[in-house]
Amino acid sequence: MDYIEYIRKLDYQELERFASEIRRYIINVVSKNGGHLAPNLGVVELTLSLYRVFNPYEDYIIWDTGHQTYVHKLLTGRWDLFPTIRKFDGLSGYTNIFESEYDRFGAGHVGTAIAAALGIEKALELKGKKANVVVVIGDGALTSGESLEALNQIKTLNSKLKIIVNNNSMSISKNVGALSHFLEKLRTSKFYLDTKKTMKRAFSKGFEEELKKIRDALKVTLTGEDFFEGLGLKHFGPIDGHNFKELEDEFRRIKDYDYPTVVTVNTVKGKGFKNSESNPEKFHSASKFDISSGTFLKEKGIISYSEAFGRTLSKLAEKDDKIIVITAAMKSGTGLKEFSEKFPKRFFDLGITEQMCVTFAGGLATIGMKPVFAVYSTFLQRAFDQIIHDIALQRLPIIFAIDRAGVVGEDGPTHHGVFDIAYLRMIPNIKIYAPKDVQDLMNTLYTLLNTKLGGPVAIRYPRDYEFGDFEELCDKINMVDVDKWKLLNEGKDVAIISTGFPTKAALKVARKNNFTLVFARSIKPIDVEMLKWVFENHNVVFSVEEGVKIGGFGEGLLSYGNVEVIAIDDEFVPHGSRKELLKYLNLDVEGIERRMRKVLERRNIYENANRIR
Ligand SMILES: Cc1ncc(C[n+]2csc(CCOP(=O)(O)OP(=O)(O)O)c2C)c(N)n1
Ligand SMILES: CC(=O)[C@@H](O)[C@H](O)COP(=O)(O)O
Ligand SMILES: [Mg+2]
Repeated sequence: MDYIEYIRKLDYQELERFASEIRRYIINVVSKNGGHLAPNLGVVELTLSLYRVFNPYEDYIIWDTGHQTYVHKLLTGRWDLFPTIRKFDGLSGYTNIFESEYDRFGAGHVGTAIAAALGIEKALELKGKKANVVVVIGDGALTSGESLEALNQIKTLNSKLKIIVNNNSMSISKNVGALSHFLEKLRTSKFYLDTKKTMKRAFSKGFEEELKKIRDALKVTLTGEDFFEGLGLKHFGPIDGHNFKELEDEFRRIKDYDYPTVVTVNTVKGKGFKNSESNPEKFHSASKFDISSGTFLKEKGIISYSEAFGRTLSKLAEKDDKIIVITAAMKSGTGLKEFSEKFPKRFFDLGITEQMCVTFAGGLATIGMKPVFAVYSTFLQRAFDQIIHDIALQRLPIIFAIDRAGVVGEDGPTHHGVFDIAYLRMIPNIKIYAPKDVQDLMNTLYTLLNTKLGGPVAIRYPRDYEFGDFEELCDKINMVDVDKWKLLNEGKDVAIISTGFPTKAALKVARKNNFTLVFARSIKPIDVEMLKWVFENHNVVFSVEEGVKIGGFGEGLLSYGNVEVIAIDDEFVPHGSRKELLKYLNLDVEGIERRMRKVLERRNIYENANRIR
């Protein structure tokens, strides 16, 4: 069924009914698969209206981040496949150019849409092809560095881009920064909205352009300088993002404008499901939940690495007022809610500005503070130059708390944290640690915050959890010799050197097969003394890590001796559950064993090959 044709035939009442059906479908699927519930429920009317006016098959609609494209997917040929979303081999949770040609530009990271759209528009122009180019971007994404860089070029590029700003006053948490204040003022100026309605009633249709002039003048008066107009774009709105008529009228109005245009659309994040409306932060990226109660279906008695990290930091900060914590709009994901509430003056959510966060931390460090930047591995990629130029070169003592290291699961290739070992290891002056479990993460953090650091350090840990109780783990916190590797199992002939969280799986393999297992918390520096012992006492040495092979930990050991590297091969890892992906990558217990066996067979070490049969 062609849903684009279908929605164009509906009247507003029928559209309302269809919107409800879509919401029910999304809630139902996300409750089973997990996913970005609140962002998608907020854009149902926006997407339907946009696709009644613009044509996703002919025009170029670019969605920023892509986490809010479930309705887009449903309308562009993926209705029946929708229950597979975020599942292994199923639909992606983001736009993906390999999934559909109508996902015009793939995403997952914030802030790429305007730049990509400008490129697309220019290419279409150079080819003499006529099509509308439209960006849909959230108020959070709009504040990211790349969006602002692109906005700054719109006028100079003679663009006619149409930008729809989905203004819900939320990033994942509350949106922050001056631009968000401008948008918030627009959004909440009740007087403005009321006046707009009154004026609309007062003027007849023929006065529409006059009405708009007054409305825009009023908007500037009420909100101060108009940010968008200052950049050379025409700014319309705010309009009600859940009112079909208002949305459609405005989209039709701007469609043929010959200049770059922004329409701000007020939406309610999580609209239509009371739990997500009242708590859009929790339902931004929801795990499986029970629809009737709105509660998440999580195992009891577990503690995630992120929670352990955040709560440990809160404890340590009670006694150390130099600890400062920074996040790039990922407060809840990185477990920092408690810290932000307890120490508001020492907590900085700087929005989606990973580059700035790194350099800001650098500034803090030069004045003697102990900055901790808690960031997802995949998002820290954005600040590669800042890590080198601002931090490592100047040996600034910053702790990079790298959450979501390794495979993250259902978010897939845009979000896996598999590159950090490779992109950090090459940088001089930096130390990199990968704890093996939650307790070890707490110990490492405790140690590093009580040690005089000679430069930046990174601690990488996964999107995972263990059974355990925080207070009990806290009682056992102790200083560890972070740079020393540890012998966890002494075996014969074959040794495994494992770094980070795969150590648990590697230890099982080692115990079962009487192999030596050395735990390398420190990826850099290498414990050369222990490495020497391993080489001297074993015939075959394996390394295990959850990161890419090229440039990774194991590859770093090769300059010291012969090592069989078990890591992620040269490919982007797809999406699926963490368990499925570790199996797919041969990084679970069975997979590690299988890979070892292959190598041992190849190297004719029959005895060992038999042993792991
Ligand atoms: C570079 C980068 N940093 C952080 C994130 C995590 N992230 C995903 S969506 C989001 C908030 C986006 O807010 P907004 O654009 O307003 O969209 P909404 O969910 O409110 O519709 C954040 C911080 C990301 N995807 N990319
Ligand atoms: C779109 C995006 O980047 C985030 O919403 C991300 O999906 C959150 O991931 P977690 O669920 O691991 O916090
Ligand atoms: Mg938002």
